[in-house]
Amino acid sequence: MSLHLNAEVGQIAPTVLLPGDPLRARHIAETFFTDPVQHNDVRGMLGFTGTYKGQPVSVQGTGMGMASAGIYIHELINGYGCQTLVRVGTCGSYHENVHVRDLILAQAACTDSNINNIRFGAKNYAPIADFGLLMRAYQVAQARGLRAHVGNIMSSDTFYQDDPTEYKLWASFGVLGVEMEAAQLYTLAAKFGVRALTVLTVSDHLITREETTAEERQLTFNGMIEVALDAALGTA
Ligand SMILES: O=P(O)(O)O[C@H]1O[C@H](CO)[C@@H](O)[C@H]1O
Ligand SMILES: O=c1cc[nH]c(=O)[nH]1
Repeated sequence: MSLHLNAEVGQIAPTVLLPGDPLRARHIAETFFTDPVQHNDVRGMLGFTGTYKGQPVSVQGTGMGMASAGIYIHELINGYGCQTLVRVGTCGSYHENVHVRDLILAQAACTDSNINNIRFGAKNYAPIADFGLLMRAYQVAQARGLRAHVGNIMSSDTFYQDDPTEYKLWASFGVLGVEMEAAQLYTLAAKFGVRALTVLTVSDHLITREETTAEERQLTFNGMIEVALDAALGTA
């Protein structure tokens, strides 16, 4: 047990998928896991453990934003010994050629968050993905014929920006899209010596304004989940 997770030690698998949405966690468990058991219900932040292609695996909702996700990531690593953490999330696209429903494999994550400023002061840390996980995820996506972009993303503390054109600066430096957790996942994974990757599905587009529904975000981004599971567990 830890402060925000009421699973017993040993009940959570070494490999964990991390969606922001706890209902996406339930969808993943019900759709992809064999014999899923709910391991957490504290604050409604659902978590489940089962097997996928015979391998033990868990999924744990993290909530939205780095302050929330950091709590679950910290407790999964330090309270339960989790070693491989793969975020499966949604994002907004910054580029014309990164379309709604495409995948982004986040090689690195910029951030506007103050959390790493608290850690590093005036110096900037570059949060990056585990290379082995990233390479495998790209290979799995290619084999499945999915459109997957590999590159830099923005992890923001805010969903609604005061300046709606701010994304253009980041886009001009090659940043592909925006979400709200990866920079913290990568930083904590590095701090505690575990592996991490973020796999995203583009749910909306900052240029075209195209967007998906809440139901679609929760229930239908299954390509991303299969890429994450096969990359994390080596089951492709
Ligand atoms: O779909 P999830 O995983 O929640 O990810 C994205 O969606 C939320 C905002 O709607 C933020 O958590 C952002 O990172
Ligand atoms: O954080 C997010 C997630 C999806 N779409 C966005 O624009 N931002």
